[in-house]
Amino acid sequence: MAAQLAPSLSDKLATLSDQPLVAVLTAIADASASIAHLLRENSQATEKTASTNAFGDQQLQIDVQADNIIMSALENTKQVAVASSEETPIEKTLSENGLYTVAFDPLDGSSIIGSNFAVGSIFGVWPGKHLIGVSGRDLSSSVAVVYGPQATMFVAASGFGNCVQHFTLLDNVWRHTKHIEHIHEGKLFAPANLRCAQDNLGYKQLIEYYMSNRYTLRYTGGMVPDVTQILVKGNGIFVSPVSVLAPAKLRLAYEALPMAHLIKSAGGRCSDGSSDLLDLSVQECEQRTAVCLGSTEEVLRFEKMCSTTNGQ
Ligand SMILES: O=P(O)(O)OC[C@H]1O[C@](O)(COP(=O)(O)O)[C@@H](O)[C@@H]1O
Repeated sequence: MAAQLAPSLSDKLATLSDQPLVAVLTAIADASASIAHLLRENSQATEKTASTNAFGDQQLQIDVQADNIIMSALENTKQVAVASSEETPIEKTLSENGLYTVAFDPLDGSSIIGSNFAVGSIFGVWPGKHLIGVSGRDLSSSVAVVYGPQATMFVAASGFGNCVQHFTLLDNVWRHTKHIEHIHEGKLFAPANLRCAQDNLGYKQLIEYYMSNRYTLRYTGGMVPDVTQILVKGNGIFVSPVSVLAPAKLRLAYEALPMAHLIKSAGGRCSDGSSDLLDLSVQECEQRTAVCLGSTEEVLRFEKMCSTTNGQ
């Protein structure tokens, strides 16, 4: 059956009974399609702006534009009580009567977009009107969008069961392309925060283990393509440990929890080095964490060899 005839996202969402969640996921998909076009059409997308976000990162035009596109799409649903993002790291009230809270990274990969590498957007959807206090276990849905040679989207939602639905943007319609429910053992590895191998001996030994056992290095520096490749290939490990000299980079609410929920929904495992990442609860919007996502054996190997967690 030609890809064009494949079911669309709205066909798949029509199988969900939770209409407010369907409205939120539809808004996320529409906003992401707009961002995909913006990246292709807007030559200034990667230009730096004069402003920095609360994390001290210099904001690119596309960071701010993507944040605005998503915030207004979520607001228009009237189903989102609170939204929070890497560019707006506060609990921003959108609709008093909204039923959901959405945390997102509008454009992940601002350090590699200038090199025209694939980048992405990350979304976590929680029931309720608060981000502070929720854990990964409370997630109703998580979405990752890759802006690469093609625009692709990965969706895990409580109504879809234990799997991840994969879509490709074709003729401005998100078409269903894959149903992912297994992550097998394999030798693909993506080592983030590598500078921490200098003072984290466990990480140094883990990298040496991968090399001496002929693992395949596949790393871009963008969390979204580096993690979603594990879903597409059906195997692999993404690691981002921490150390005194190289503290955690990845944000718990905007990056780690939604990506962990996707990997777990597809049968994988997730950890912060000692415990299941999904058990972590958000204490503050800007909280960061060590991250390990992938196949079960590889996550257990990371925990055994590299168990330094947040705060060491
Ligand atoms: O350069 P490092 O230390 O390997 O870290 C790369 C990580 O930092 C990030 O670029 C942080 O994301 P932002 O681009 O949103 O700041 C992740 O996408 C990536 O996994």
